[in-house]
Amino acid sequence: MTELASDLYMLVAVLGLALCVAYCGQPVLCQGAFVSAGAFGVAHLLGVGLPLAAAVLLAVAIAAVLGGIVAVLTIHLPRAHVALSTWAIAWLAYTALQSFHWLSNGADGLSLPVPIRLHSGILHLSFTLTEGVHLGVAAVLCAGVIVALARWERGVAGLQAAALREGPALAGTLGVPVRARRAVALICAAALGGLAGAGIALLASAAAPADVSPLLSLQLFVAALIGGAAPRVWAPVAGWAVVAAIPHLAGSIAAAAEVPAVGVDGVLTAALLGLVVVLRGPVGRLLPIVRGRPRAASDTSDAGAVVPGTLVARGVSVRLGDATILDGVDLEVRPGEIHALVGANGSGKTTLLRVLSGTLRPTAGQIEFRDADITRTATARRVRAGVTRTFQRPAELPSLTPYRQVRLAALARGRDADGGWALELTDLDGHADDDPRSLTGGEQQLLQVARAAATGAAVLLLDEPAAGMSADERQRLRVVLRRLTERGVGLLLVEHDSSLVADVADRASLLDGGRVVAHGTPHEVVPALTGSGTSA
Ligand SMILES: Nc1ncnc2c1ncn2[C@@H]1O[C@H](COP(=O)(O)OP(=O)(O)OP(=O)(O)O)[C@@H](O)[C@H]1O
Repeated sequence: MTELASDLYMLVAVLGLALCVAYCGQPVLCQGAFVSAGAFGVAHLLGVGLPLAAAVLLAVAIAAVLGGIVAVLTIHLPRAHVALSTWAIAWLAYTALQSFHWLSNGADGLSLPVPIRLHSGILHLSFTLTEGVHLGVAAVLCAGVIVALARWERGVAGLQAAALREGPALAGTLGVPVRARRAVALICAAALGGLAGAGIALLASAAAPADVSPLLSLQLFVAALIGGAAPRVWAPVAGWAVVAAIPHLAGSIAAAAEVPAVGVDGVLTAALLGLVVVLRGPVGRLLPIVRGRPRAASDTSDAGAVVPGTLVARGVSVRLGDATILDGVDLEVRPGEIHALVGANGSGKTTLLRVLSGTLRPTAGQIEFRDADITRTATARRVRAGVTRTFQRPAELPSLTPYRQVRLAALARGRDADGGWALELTDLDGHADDDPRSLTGGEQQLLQVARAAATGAAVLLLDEPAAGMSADERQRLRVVLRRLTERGVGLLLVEHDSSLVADVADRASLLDGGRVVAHGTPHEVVPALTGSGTSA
């Protein structure tokens, strides 16, 4: 019974970690450190005479604060660096527990008072924490977290998590506050890790460093990673069922082979991690995508009405190392107009789009939108203000149907905004509930435009939207661009197809070596149309 209760407490830590690892795509490898914060926290707090409930709550709060600190240190890092730095934190925490006697009483660990009694004067309730009570509490905690996670997964937060997991760069351009969401996930994971640690320490009446070694962090990570390619709430439960069996298997193998069990435990965990990493991609592709529609929007009547705005770049320069990528670029995107940005490969078009959308800070110059300086405004806030971009290669969100993708983008306008109109605008309404991987390359480009439009942005920066499109799809794109401008949206169109530019653009700017060398109508500016070089 003790073992089952202990496994159920640890499942709470796994479910918490799944928020970061499986849902938000953050490879956090220090959940064992948060478990130890809960375990040693509750031992110390009971030791100084705090009542049980207060000791547990405070221990959980300590773990959550530690989670906040780890979040501040890691949320801005690329995934590989998050994995390495949190793994280092797991080792640091373990080393601290072993080195500082006052923290853990050395390798012996801390003993908790026995029996532990819960007493409530207000409820006139008093009972002893027996194994049976622990089993009940752990089961209720697991059930509560599973229900909460399932609700969260089905709701709009689950949509945002999918974007964080599958396209972090894309998430920002759809208005998802990437760092804030990652930080909240990490703090929740740490708090649940702390809760699990407190429960296990109370159950065992002890907290020892050996029980919270970095191997525990690795095992919790593997359990949370199982199913991470297409997370469902049952995946971490199944993951923990597999991982929890490892110590038993390791014990049997170690006894038969007469080798240390902890070594076999580590080897089996590493082997399972390798297997999960290799298989999660292919298995994830086999799993059906979720087609259910998140809570229906209450009001779809505005159909994404746009508040027009002009985007202006003034003297924008970008230097990366010794290279000057952009040099004093001036440009204006006006409401209801298509401004084509043309130029040879490497002339700086995508770099300018990155600066305008907020993913790259200019070295000099200013970006203004609706007369406000937005040069230092972060990407997600820029989207909510009314400026977003698409990517040269369609950035997929493979687990979200096209409807769920535009619904996600529409969250930039408010929780109840619905993006379904953007699928109609791009003639993709027939594919609303399809698997996005079944769309043609051209349809995926149109889906990018639909997503960007669904944010309600007044200025869309489109990076080669016709790339990979058939002649028919290019015709569809022309219609879509016209529909957007009729709504008052301003478009900056990066495009190599000069006939498309000639057909749809009102104005054009020619970039060469990072400088705007010509500006005017498409026929005045686009080399293929002028039949010569450039005209100013
Ligand atoms: N992070 C970077 N570090 C150094 N140089 C870079 C970086 N990103 C882009 N460049 C360089 O800046 C120049 C402009 O690149 P950019 O991608 O903006 O061009 P582009 O006009 O969009 O080209 P294409 O039409 O091929 O997409 C290129 O010479 C490129 O090699």
